[in-house]
Amino acid sequence: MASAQDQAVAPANNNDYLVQSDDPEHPANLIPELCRKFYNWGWVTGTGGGTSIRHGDHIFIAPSGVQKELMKSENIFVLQWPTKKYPAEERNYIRRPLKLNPSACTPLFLTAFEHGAGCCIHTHSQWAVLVTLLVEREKGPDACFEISTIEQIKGIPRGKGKGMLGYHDTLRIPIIENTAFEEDLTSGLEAAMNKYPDTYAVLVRRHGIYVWGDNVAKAKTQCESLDYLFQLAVEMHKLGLPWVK
Ligand SMILES: CSC[C@@H](O)[C@@H](O)C(=O)COP(=O)(O)O
Ligand SMILES: [Zn+2]
Repeated sequence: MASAQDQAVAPANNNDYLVQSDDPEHPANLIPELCRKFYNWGWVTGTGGGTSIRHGDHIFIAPSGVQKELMKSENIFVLQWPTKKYPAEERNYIRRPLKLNPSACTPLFLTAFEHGAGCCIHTHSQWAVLVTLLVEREKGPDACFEISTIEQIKGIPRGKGKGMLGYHDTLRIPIIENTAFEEDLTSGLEAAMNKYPDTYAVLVRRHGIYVWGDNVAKAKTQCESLDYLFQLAVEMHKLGLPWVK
């Protein structure tokens, strides 16, 4: 039950209907369901990481600093799309749960949606972090993780409308440097997307990865394929095997 003080700050109409649905595919149900899976895969533990979905002219966003695996549909924020990325003000939200703040990843998710994504996933997967450390000698705008001649590369698109990468192609994922605050990664993400317009993911050094897709299924399977490849690369490195031919 909300206190009198909560009532005072609650919007007159909080559009709760936007997150209420019996459909398991509704974004307000899917985000908690996906985050439970991602938690079990080590992608969103300790409140890190998250996911966001664009559905028609609405963006569904998780709250900040919560146990992502325990999230419920009523905890989800909603933005009208398109929306202003800056300033990220409370009034930009057409639905905001009491006593919660929207994810610090919001401007990064919005950057992926500006790029045409339907879903964006942010993980703190240790495999993603490790590959950024293995290529740490490379800094600056050209830093990339590269891998070739591994079957799972075929799970990553060549670019929008260009089909999937082939077995003999080289997959390149740009790496940007981490910043003290999540939202300050936004300009680095934008720059990497401009430099690599066909990419569907950007690694963040010593932090994790942002992966997006045209829809939820594509974002999820692309993120799974990348995580598989990162783990493989780390294990190959341990065995002294080069992962780029
Ligand atoms: C373990 S804290 C991690 C956060 O600083 C951030 O990197 C993150 O991924 C999640 O931010 P959040 O605002 O909780 O959605
Ligand atoms: Zn993060």
